Amino acid sequence: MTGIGPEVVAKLLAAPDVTRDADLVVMATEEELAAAAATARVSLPEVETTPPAPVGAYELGTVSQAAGRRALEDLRRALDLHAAGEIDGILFAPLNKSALTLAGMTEHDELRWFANRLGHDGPTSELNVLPDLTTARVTSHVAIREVADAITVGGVVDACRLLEDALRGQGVAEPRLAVCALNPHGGENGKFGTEEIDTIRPGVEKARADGMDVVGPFPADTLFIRAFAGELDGVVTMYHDQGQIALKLKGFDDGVTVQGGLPVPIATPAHGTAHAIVGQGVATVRPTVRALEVVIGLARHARPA
Ligand SMILES: NC(=O)C1=CN([C@@H]2O[C@H](COP(=O)(O)OP(=O)(O)OC[C@H]3O[C@@H](n4cnc5c(N)ncnc54)[C@H](O)[C@@H]3O)[C@@H](O)[C@H]2O)C=CC1
Ligand SMILES: NCC(=O)COP(=O)(O)O
Repeated sequence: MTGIGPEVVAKLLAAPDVTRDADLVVMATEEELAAAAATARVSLPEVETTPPAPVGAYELGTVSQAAGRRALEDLRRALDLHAAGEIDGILFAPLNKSALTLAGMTEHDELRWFANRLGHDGPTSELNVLPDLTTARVTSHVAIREVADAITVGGVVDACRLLEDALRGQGVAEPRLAVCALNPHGGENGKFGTEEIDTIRPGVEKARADGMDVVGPFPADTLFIRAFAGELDGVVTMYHDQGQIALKLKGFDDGVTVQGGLPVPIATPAHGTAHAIVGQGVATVRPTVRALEVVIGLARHARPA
């Protein structure tokens, strides 16, 4: 709620051809929607809204505790609506993790926050989805300084399994996966880094022993060339930007992030709150359109008609 979320949601709602496949409940007031529509320079159809919790005033484009509280309250209510069987999935507009933290989120990100609220202690990973390629992460919102220590054999196997399950859910019968190395040139046989030898390769071997079609580790700088050439359906990355730089360069406007591993279908555009362009009406809506399509697909898979 601190950024371009309201204006891209207004653009989404103004495109009935993309919203026709879902009954949407929008967590906003009529006034907020009207202001967002004015910014986005669109006319809104009639939409069902559910009024937000009162959290005090906040300014769009500014990180604040009130904006973070509003976002956390909306997410809590969305989970409650799902638990009550009133909705099948959640699409959230970009959230600002600094605002969420000011509002009391102790987890590193909303994925771990969702998992804790849902009592889910199984593996999770943000899944980044383009039309022909999905990635899962072994580490995500952690400092680069901590990444190498956070990579474990089990973490590699879990990311492979989550990715394989997600791709099956997208209709890929036999997902072809590959795993990125961490170090330059895969560590060059331990010359600069041994994570490939100690954890990543053993993780790939365990995943293969478990029946997955997975290869690696391969140096990440060229693995994505093979992936985008169509050799692969999914890539496991070792840290956030390893995959996101490749995916955002390839298809910023198609980028979707799924909260992978959770028992509730939840997706969001892969871009963030973009405070520098808030209020200008220039934010592209396509990633949010794609996120809606993806969450509809996840919800259909979770609860077929
Ligand atoms: N879906 C979500 O909840 C996401 C939230 N974030 C959060 O967003 C905040 C800001 O993150 P940043 O790394 O600065 O990334 P950002 O995506 O907000 O901004 C990066 C650049 O992309 C541009 N941009 C982003 N979305 C755009 C759109 N729809 N149309 C046109 N240009 C767009 C911005 O103007 C900026 O130049 C952080 O708090 C981060 O955690 C980041 C990614 C996803
Ligand atoms: N937890 C979802 C999320 O944060 C999406 O953005 P990213 O930081 O993972 O790229």
